[in-house]
Amino acid sequence: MSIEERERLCLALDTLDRDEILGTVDELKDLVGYFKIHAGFTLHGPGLVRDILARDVKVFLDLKLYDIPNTLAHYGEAVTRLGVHLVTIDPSGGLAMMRSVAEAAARTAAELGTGRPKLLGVTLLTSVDQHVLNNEMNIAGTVEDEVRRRALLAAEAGLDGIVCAPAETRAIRHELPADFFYVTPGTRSAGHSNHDHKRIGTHAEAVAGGASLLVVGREIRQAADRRKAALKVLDQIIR
Ligand SMILES: O=c1ccn([C@@H]2O[C@H](COP(=O)(O)O)[C@@H](O)[C@H]2O)c(=O)[nH]1
Repeated sequence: MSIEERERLCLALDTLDRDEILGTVDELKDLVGYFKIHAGFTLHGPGLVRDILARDVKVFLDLKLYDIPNTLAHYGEAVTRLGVHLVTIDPSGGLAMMRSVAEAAARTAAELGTGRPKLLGVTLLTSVDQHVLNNEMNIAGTVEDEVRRRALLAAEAGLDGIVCAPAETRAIRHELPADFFYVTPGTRSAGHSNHDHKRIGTHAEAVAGGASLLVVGREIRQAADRRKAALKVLDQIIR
């Protein structure tokens, strides 16, 4: 498996078990380029991130940052110092908030002489559908319009890409920067459970729509044979 092929797939490590997290990275690092953590980071801290990075893979820190600009500037510096590769931000916090993380990350990277993480706006969670958007979040309009609006805001703020559902990339990419990075969770092999996602697609559909990176969790992590499950997903990505 080439690096380019591996780096189309991110495994979501949605478990709090530190040994399981590191064991899974060891088991799959020749097949999977990115590993995503969130709750595991909250429990085990930056030491866990460093232990994953030491395995020569990329780390996606899925923090979905949302706070006032001054606070997010500290996060921009912290995630850059930590050396992770992808970080998520909630665009509903507005332009100043997103710009503040982007500027702090760039400033820190320049000071350190390193790269900085790619910063990704989470447009609308893949568990949100039309009903939730209109009746629980009290946002009028269609899911597609809201995803587009947040994606444009993320680009205007200087973020590097977005997280969106598999079907949405194709519809909005012509309005976004040519080098924008598209991350799609909620992708599944045909016939696999949707779990708690409302806006899903197959791995192949996500790739055909222009996804840069597919985030897959339970389909691989909960499989009896994880390597076989990862290869099945990769086969659909690089076909
Ligand atoms: O809109 C979003 C944003 C992030 N996610 C994350 O992706 C994985 C999906 O895991 P599966 O087990 O393949 O369902 C998970 O870590 C989410 O936090 C998302 O699903 N939707």
